[in-house]
Amino acid sequence: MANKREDYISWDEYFMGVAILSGQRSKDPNTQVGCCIVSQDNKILSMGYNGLPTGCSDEEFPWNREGEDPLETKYVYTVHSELNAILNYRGGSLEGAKLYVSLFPCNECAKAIIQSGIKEVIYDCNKYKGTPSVAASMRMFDAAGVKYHPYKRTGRKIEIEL
Ligand SMILES: O=c1ccn([C@H]2C[C@H](O)[C@@H](COP(=O)(O)O)O2)c(=O)[nH]1
Ligand SMILES: [Zn+2]
Repeated sequence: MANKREDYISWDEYFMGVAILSGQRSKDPNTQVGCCIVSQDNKILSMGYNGLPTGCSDEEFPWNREGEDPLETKYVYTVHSELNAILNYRGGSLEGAKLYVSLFPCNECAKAIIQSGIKEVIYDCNKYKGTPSVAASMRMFDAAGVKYHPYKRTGRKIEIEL
């Protein structure tokens, strides 16, 4: 009888891997963010990445970070990965779910995460740590009882030929 394969990926590697892969759909030239929402019994419920709302062309809307006119920057148009994942969910409730995301959630996403009933956030990068947005997210998560912790990278490399 053959032995069980032992080098399979862990749940955390699987869900953060799906989040990072989802982020590869993003057209943002600077920061690609991906998100994967998972039930308490480890079923994937939804995914998302940062992008423009439906009907807003990736070719016609700006991807600039800066500009004299805020209307010429991406910030006023982009839907964040976490919000997209929450809005993409076609089931009932996200109460008690876990959210894997490649970037620590901003304050607006934190509000949506809390209001949707998600109870745990596992994040990879936190490159905006120390900004008012991230500080506000942490304050709201703490007050609302949403747990958050960094994903522990394992160093495993997965090559996928597409
Ligand atoms: O909670 C978050 C925060 C940010 N994003 C997206 C929004 C933008 O498309 C990029 C950030 O761009 P920068 O050039 O790094 O400012 O990330 C998100 O999806 N979720
Ligand atoms: Zn956000």
